[in-house]
Amino acid sequence: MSVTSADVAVSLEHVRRTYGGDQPVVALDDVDVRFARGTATAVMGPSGSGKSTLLHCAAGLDRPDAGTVRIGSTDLASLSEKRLTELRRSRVGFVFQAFNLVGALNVEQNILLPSRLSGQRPDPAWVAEVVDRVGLGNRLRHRPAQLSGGQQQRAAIARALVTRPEVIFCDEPTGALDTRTAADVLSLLRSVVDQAGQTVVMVTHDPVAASYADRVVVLADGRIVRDMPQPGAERIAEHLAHLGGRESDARPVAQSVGRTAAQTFAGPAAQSLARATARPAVRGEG
Ligand SMILES: Nc1ncnc2c1ncn2[C@@H]1O[C@H](COP(=O)(O)OP(=O)(O)OP(=O)(O)O)[C@@H](O)[C@H]1O
Repeated sequence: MSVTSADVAVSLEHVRRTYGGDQPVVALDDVDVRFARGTATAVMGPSGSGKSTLLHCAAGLDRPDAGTVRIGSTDLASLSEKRLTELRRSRVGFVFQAFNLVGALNVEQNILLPSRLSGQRPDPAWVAEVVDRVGLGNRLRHRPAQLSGGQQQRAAIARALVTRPEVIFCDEPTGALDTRTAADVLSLLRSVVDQAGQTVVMVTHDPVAASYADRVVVLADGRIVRDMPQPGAERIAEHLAHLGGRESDARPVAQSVGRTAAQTFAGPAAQSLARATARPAVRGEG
C-alpha cells in the first residue's frame, strides 16, 4: 500500500524488540510497516510470532530496542513517560479480549473514564452519538457484570472511541465472544473505520475476524512475512496453515465458509458474515 506520510496513522520503521536474559528472544526483528489512516488492518501469525509485541510497541505500551515508532508525526521515543501516557489517553484507544471494564463503575462511567483521566470534558453530543452507535443507550446505568460479553465489548469500543483517538488498537477483540456476537462487534469496528474514518489495528487469530480488515499483515518469528490487501477468510486460513498456525485458527473458517451466512447465522449479523466469508471486506459497505 503506497501512502504519503500525512495519510499514515501509525508507522514502525526498522523496529526491533528483544526480551533479555541469557537466551534473548527477538520478538520483533526489523519490522517496517505503516498503517494508513481510515483503514483497518489485521495482524496475524502463529503463537509467539510477535503480534502482541508489535501492538504494544505501536501503541506506546512498550519501547523497542531499536527503530522508530510514530503515531501521526509524533516519534514516541521523543516523549517522556508522562507525555507518552498523555498520548495514549488522548490519541490512542484500546480494545482488549477481556474487555477491561472497571467493575465498580457503570457503563456510562466506564465510557467516560479516559476523558476524565485526561482532564477533558467530552462533547455531550459526541458521547450520545458514540453510545447510540454501539447500541447501549438503555444500558448506561448497568455495571459490566450485568451485561453480556458482546455488550461489554461494545462498551469497551465506546470507551475507546470517546476521545476521538487517531487509532484504535484491538488485541483479540472477539476472542471471548461467540461467533454471532463477534460478527456484530466486527461490524461495529468496521463502521468506525467506514463512517468515522478512524484507523483500526487488530491482532487476531481468527481469519473471519481478519477478513473484516482492509489488509492483513502476517508475522512469523518477529518478521512480516505476508502483507495482503483484502485477502478473504479462506485465503487467510490457507496462509496460516502454511505457516503452521494453530490448527484451531483454520478449522472454524473451513466450516463456516462451506455454508451460506444465512445457514450459519440469523439476524443482522448475517449480512456482515456473508461479506466476511464470501469475499473480502470492502470499505464503504460498513
Ligand atoms: N515479557 C517477556 N519476556 C520474555 N519474552 C517475552 C516477553 N513477552 C513476549 N516474549 C516472547 O516474545 C515472543 C513474541 O511474543 P508475543 O507475545 O508478541 O507473540 P504473539 O504472536 O502475540 O503470541 P500469542 O499469539 O501466543 O499471543 C515470544 O517468543 C514470547 O515468548
